[in-house]
Amino acid sequence: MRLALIQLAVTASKETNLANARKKVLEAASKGASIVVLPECFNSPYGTSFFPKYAEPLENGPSSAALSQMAKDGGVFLIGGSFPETGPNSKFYNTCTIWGPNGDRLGVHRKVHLFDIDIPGKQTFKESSVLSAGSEITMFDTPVGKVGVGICYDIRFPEMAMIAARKGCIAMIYPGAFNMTTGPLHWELLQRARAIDNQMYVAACSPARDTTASYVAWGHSSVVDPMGVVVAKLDEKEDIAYAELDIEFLQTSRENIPVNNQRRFDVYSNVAQ
Ligand SMILES: NC(=O)CC(=O)C(=O)O
Repeated sequence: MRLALIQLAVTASKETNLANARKKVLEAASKGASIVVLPECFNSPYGTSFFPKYAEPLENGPSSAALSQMAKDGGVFLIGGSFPETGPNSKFYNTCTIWGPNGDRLGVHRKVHLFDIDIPGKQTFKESSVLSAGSEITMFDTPVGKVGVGICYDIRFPEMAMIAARKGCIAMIYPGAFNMTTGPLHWELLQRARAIDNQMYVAACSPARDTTASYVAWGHSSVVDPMGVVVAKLDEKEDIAYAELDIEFLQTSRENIPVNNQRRFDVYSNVAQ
């Protein structure tokens, strides 16, 4: 199964972003991709001041309608990046919607771990000043197996990927937008770590870098295989990365190094303390 990551050049115009996303999703479909991924905040700039302005409901919003149509017209599974959602009780969420090849919505992931960090003089961000957190582990079925979905900062929490893997996921996919401080430090390392922890495919899909934006994304959308090898990687510009999800290779990796069956949950029972 061919995976495509669309490293989209995101602008301040939602309309332009939706049109560009559609063009790229159809391009990826025409090149044989069956699972296509858009980046975090694919239809708005990334920043707490932008979330309320761009937020829209899941039902009957322009982004859901556009994503459903793109998935259907391309005949692909579409992990629709994320967009700021006006959710229940008028709370705002950073939300990923997942669409099937017939345009049906297969899942919704609201970012569980909000991006609140402070690296003085380098990168400060407080999603929780505007957003509420989701509380679900999200996965959906494809012909080659279950696929788990997290958003960006979720990748830093190994428990989420581990639960998804133990529930049968063959891949974890993260629409994300690391920045010029944490990107070079951790973006690839975290993907490789989650891949090796769980012997699964891990992919992270960023917006293209825009040096004029208030939050400058690192780019470098990439795919890592179950042995921890980076099998596809972009630079910072708008582009599409492709990789094959090879389930036989995943199974062989798990048989060769069977950590999955060697875990000692009897020893780790106090992990939450
Ligand atoms: N933007 C994020 O949610 C996460 C991020 O940039 C980081 O963890 O670093």
